[in-house]
Amino acid sequence: MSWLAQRIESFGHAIRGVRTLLLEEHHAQLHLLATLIALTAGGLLGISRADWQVLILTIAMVWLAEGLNTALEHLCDAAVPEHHSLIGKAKDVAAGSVLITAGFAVVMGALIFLPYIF
Ligand SMILES: Nc1ncnc2c1ncn2[C@@H]1O[C@H](COP(=O)(O)OP(=O)(O)OP(=O)(O)O)[C@@H](O)[C@H]1O
Repeated sequence: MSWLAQRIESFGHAIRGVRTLLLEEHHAQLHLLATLIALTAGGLLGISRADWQVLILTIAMVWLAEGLNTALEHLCDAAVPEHHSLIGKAKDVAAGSVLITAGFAVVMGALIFLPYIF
């Protein structure tokens, strides 16, 4: 297989990962809704270029956390299907990082949007 064909195939795997995330993970669907709301609000309120940069970076951080959390959940389930306290801890910490990232994203959204509204 040529170098280009390999890159295209790898890209296809990544797209399949995004599809899996969006179709199978309910939290990812909530993130998608929040992403669409934030992008629409940014457009309607005409936020500055700097605010767009921060907003997009913040959204990307949440997707990064959710994607890694989902990947880790699958890895845990495949590696140790039975109940194990360390698997529980690993999943809890990964889910906690999504919660923290999403929480800061809400704060960031408030800091960006509220000055345009009030
Ligand atoms: N194999 C396991 N051993 C110990 N505890 C586990 C195990 N699997 C899950 N848990 C506990 O159950 C919680 C929920 O795990 P689960 O894999 O169902 O994820 P979830 O929070 O339901 O996420 P999602 O909604 O994305 O599936 C974990 O955070 C962990 O505390």
